[in-house]
Amino acid sequence: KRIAIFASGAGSNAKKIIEYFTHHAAIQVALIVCNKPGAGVLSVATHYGIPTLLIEKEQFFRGNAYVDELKAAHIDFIILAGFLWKIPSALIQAYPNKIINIHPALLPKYGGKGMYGQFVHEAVLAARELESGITVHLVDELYDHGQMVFQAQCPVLPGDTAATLAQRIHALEHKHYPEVIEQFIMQH
Ligand SMILES: N[C@@H]1O[C@H](COP(=O)(O)O)[C@@H](O)[C@H]1O
Repeated sequence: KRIAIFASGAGSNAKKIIEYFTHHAAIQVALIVCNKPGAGVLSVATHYGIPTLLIEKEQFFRGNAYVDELKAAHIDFIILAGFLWKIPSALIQAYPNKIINIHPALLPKYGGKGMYGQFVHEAVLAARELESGITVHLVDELYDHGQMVFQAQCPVLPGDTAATLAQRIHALEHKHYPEVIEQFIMQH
């Protein structure tokens, strides 16, 4: 099975996913799709020799949503890892139940439009939550909304800042996301 990773940022999750599947018998990271020129994930892709596709807003939202390009690359599953654009229905229809996302909080709380990166952790801290975590879910037409696939928790510690909480969440993502992707794909 060939997967495409969609990312807009540093690409620390993409790096872990690429490393995890490097010698995998059945699953291969075949493409990195990015909507931000200069994003760190593009250097990660170059480092591991993974082809990249830099996408434009016009074609993504008002064109074919790059479905033709993904099908031409024989992509079977789409993995969102810090991708900040909403997924258009054309892409969801082309990949039914084959698109998953990771969110750095325990959905359904602290999700939705504008809830990404440090904003999520600031909201968790402001609400004085004692725990936070990660959520992997199927992607549907709404932000951070689809059927849940996996969750893992971690404590929010006294004195935590958005940065220290983000670090703990990243560690949880890097530990679990590659294995969750593997189980999800092997079951489908
Ligand atoms: N959706 C969120 O965006 C962040 C991306 O980080 P990276 O993988 O680019 O380092 C991750 O925390 C992920 O949960």
